[in-house]
Amino acid sequence: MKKLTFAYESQSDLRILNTGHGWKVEAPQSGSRLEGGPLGEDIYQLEQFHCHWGETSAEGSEHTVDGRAYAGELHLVHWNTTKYQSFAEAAQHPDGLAVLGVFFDVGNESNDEIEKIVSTLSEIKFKGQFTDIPDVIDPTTFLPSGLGYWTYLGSLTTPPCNECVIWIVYKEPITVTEEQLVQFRCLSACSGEAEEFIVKNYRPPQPLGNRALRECNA
Ligand SMILES: COc1ccc(C[C@@]2(O)NC(=S)NC2=O)c(OC)c1
Ligand SMILES: [Zn+2]
Repeated sequence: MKKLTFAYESQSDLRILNTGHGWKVEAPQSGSRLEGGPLGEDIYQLEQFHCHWGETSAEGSEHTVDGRAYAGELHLVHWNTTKYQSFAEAAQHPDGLAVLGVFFDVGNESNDEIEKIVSTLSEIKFKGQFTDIPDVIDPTTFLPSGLGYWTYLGSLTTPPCNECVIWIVYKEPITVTEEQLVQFRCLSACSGEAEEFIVKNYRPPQPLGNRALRECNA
């Protein structure tokens, strides 16, 4: 495969919302480009990023590596702007979306970029609430230093589970603290006063079946 290349803008005042299933940052970036690697000749543009986690740090990722789960997984969602006119249209095609998956390992060092997300969560405790992230966010800073990855053709991980995702899962995790994950788990799935914490929002991996899994050791 050709080398995977990416270019992102740094943006402030990005909107973060509580979807009821977790937090999501809306980051449509017409100036961003993800291309190469398994993406053929097409250019993909960043649309949003969100995260999955578990009740304890022994689980939480949506992919496992030789059966091992990580404490969480960040999804940087891109859509094919070469072939399609909108994100919604792209999500109807096998080469419509490209999602970068980044595993979370728990360590003692707080992740400064994730902390910019955590610092807003008290303002979006309930489903439907949203706020703007005052800090400047550069999506590049969410990526691990080692850029080796696995890639395969897969799907969205929640219904409607469209088979429209070219998955690119980085082999090297990034580090977050247990406290940062504890803050994720304090989000409520409800819009009212009732508190039903979103303690886990990862979906179990499905059999690979006859899909080809490729890797790149950047
Ligand atoms: C176009 O409709 C959808 C529907 C759901 C999701 C969310 C998700 O299912 N997909 C991934 S990736 N992780 C998830 O939790 C989505 O994200 C791009 C797009
Ligand atoms: Zn996801």
